[in-house]
Formats: sequence, structure tokens, C-alpha cells
Amino acid sequence: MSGEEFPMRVIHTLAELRAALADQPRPVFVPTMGNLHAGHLSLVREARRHGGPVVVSIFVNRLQFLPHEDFDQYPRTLERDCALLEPEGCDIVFAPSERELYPQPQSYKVAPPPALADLLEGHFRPGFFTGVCTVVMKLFQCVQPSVAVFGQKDYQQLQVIQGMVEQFAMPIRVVGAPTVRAEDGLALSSRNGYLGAQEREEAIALSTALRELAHGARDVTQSLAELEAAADQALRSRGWAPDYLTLRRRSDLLPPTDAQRVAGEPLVALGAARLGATRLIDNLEC
Ligand SMILES: Nc1ncnc2c1ncn2[C@@H]1O[C@H](COP(=O)(O)OP(=O)(O)OP(=O)(O)O)[C@@H](O)[C@H]1O
Ligand SMILES: CC(C)(CO)[C@@H](O)C(=O)[O-]
Ligand code: BAL
Repeated sequence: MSGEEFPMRVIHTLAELRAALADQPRPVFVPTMGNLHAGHLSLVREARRHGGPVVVSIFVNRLQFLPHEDFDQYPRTLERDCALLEPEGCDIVFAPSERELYPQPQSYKVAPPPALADLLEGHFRPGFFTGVCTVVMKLFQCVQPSVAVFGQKDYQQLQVIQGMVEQFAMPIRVVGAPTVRAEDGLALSSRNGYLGAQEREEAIALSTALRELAHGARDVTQSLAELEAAADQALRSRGWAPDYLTLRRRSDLLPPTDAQRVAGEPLVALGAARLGATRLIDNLEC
């Protein structure tokens, strides 16, 4: 199977997926929630580099949304998504219905360790990573990939999935792909579509605040708390409501000591903030 020689197939059931993948090399897998943009397409291009049929899933996973979040509003744009995927050499789009993926209420769940999953995104979206791990585990069982590609834009999600795959000894290589940005630096995100024109102009302030944080990472004349407070203030003054803007160690997403800041410990500036009704996340390694 190869995207160039065979037409892309759009598959909605597990039985059809298993039949399509029988006698094929194990696929390379890109899980998504659809409403695709150039960031997703870069993951498909990365997937193609690994050989084997490329499977992209499109599924808006109710389990990872809190009741007040945007599950109902989340854009479902399957036809447009398929039109974008076909020229990228995607072989199979797996777009199951909720009933297909969750024929019964999903009472068995995959709970990642609180030390990682209750921080940052998990603190502001309780249960989020259990929802993510549960659906990703299930999608992995459906697709049985040799490689799975995830975006570094969802930095903590990538670490949580890497930990899950390692601890369950799943025979899958998890590959992280760099964040694709708009010309002004805004990380591409499906939720950017919620921004009004004025908000879209302001949206750059999130990556600017992260750059400022990253810039101060090694300068311990400013404490971590002072650095983070300044970034928070800068973003608030532009009309944002930050959930967090923080400098963390890449290894475990905990705060670095001043000694580690000076000694060159690999760090990452991470942020999540709301602009009007839209909540965006971004990060920058430093
Ligand atoms: N700008 C980007 N560059 C690279 N990968 C991305 C980018 N945005 C999302 N991804 C990755 O695409 C995969 C599917 O993500 P998803 O469908 O949730 O898109 P999203 O744009 O992150 O949506 P949302 O706005 O809902 O967070 C994830 O692995 C995610 O990290
Ligand atoms: C990995 C994922 C597809 C699971 O629903 C989702 O969290 C996403 O799109 O990043
Ligand atoms: N890309 C992360 C999926 C979510 O926010 O639900």
C-alpha cells in the first residue's frame, strides 16, 4: 500500500480497518481530532518517512473533555480533512463514530501517573490525560502501528504517551514532531479557528511571552517566580487570562532549581491561556 499508487481509503469501522491492514506491514499512525491544518499535515509527512502504510485517525474523544469544554462545538470537517490528507500520501483515514469506538461506556481506563498527569494541563483539565491515554491505547489496539507520530505542541501529552508506551512495553516507537507556526509565530491549532479577527492579531502574545520566559531562563538574578509573574502580567495586559506560564525541566516537567538553570539543564517554557472564549497552549524549549 502506498499513498501514491492506491487511492486513500476512508474507513469508519474496526472490522473494515482490520481487513484493510491484514497482510500489510505494520502501519505508521497519526492520531488527530480532525479539523486539520498544516501542523497535522507535517505529522503525516513525518509518518511517511518511516515506511509502512500511513493511517490517520480522526476522532473527537469525549473522554478528554470536561463538561464545560468545547466537545459539542469542536469542528467536525471530515470531507475537507480527507481532501487535505489525500495529496499527502495518507493511505487510510480511520474515522470511527462514537458508537464504534465506545460501543459500551468505557469503564476500563488508562490512568497515567499523577506526578506527571496532574501538572499543568492535567491540573487545569482534570482527567484530561486519562481520557487521552484511554483513547490512544484503544486506537493503538485498533491500528497496531509500529510508529506513532505526535506533535510537540502538545508537549506534556507527548511525554505522557511516551511513558504509557514504555511502561506497558508496547512495541511502538513514539516520534515527536516540531510545532508548525503561522508566519507571526502563533502555533497552528484547530482552536485558532475560534479566534475573531482582532483576537487573531493579539494571539501572537502567547508565543512572545514564552520567548521572554525562555530568554530569562539562565539569568538567576530573577527568581523563577519573578520571571513567571512578569510573563503572566505581560499577557494579562494584552487581554489574556493565563492558566499557567512556567519554566520547567524537560525531563519531568518540574521547576528547575537556580543551580540547574545556571548549569544548562534542558528546560521548556510552557503556557496555556484564554483569549476571550478560546484556550490555547504553546511551548518553547530552551
Ligand atoms: N502546530 C502544530 N504543529 C505540529 N503538530 C501539531 C500542531 N498542532 C497540533 N499538532 C499535533 O497534531 C496531533 C493532533 O492534534 P489535534 O487534532 O488536537 O490538533 P490541535 O490543533 O492541537 O487541536 P486543538 O486546537 O484542539 O488543541 C497532536 O499530536 C498535536 O500535537
Ligand atoms: C492524541 C489525541 C488524538 C487523542 O484524542 C488528541 O489528544 C490530540 O489530537 O492531540
Ligand atoms: N491537542 C490536544 C487535544 C485537546 O485539547 O483536547
